[in-house]
Amino acid sequence: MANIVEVRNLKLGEGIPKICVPLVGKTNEEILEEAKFLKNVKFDLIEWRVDHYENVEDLEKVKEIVKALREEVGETVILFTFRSKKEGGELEVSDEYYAQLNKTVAETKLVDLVDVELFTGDEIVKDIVETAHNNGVKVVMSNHDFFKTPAKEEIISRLCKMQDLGADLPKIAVMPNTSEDVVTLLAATEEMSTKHANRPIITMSMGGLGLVSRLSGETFGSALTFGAAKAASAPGQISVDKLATILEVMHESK
Ligand SMILES: O=C1C[C@@](O)(C(=O)O)C[C@@H](O)[C@@H]1O
Repeated sequence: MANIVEVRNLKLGEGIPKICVPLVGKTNEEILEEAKFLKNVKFDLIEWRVDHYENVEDLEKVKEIVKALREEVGETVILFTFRSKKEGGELEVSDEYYAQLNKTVAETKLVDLVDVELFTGDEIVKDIVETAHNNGVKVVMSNHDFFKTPAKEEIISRLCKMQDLGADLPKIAVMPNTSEDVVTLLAATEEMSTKHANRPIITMSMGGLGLVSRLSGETFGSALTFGAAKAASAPGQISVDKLATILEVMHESK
């Protein structure tokens, strides 16, 4: 397995894949209520999907709610994600604002990880990565295909490019149309994690057909998996309770 990445108390790339719960509230109240709800849920880290937030285009309001969220969740690891519409998110903003948003939030040092979409363009990606790293924030670099599963070589090449651009955790989510597509994603994960990666990677095949990929990270080499608490943020996510139980069963059987 690739090297381990440590974020606060979490060691990604070792043992049971870590469980990430997305927060998809629209208002300050909804976001903080979702965060409170997590007090009784077993998981490892939170993803705040800021593209769902009604004030996402107001940097001051984003900074205020990040602060409130950090106060609410204490030491829990926070991943900050603006998912663009073209990659399955709620809205599109200019590349300039996308960079400004991610850099401003990284500079607060209130989040532990930021998600940077690979296809934003190399220069912008490098700029965000540099600011994040200068502020002690790690980068999940991502790519999503909500319609199909690219060939194994293409999946590996995108993950390698993320690694070259400085991603701490390269991530890809693809949609299967056949069970063979699921096998393609799993084979790409296995090859990337054993032959090319020198850091943990995150992969998933979405939808019901791809569910096995969200459960078998320890077998094939994916370090993190997303599970739903109050609401899912992508097709195929199951409840975090069921996910935790299945991951434990997989771990014990190894
Ligand atoms: O990139 C991902 C993965 C994801 O799309 C999934 O399929 O679980 C869910 C998103 O919230 C997250 O940003």
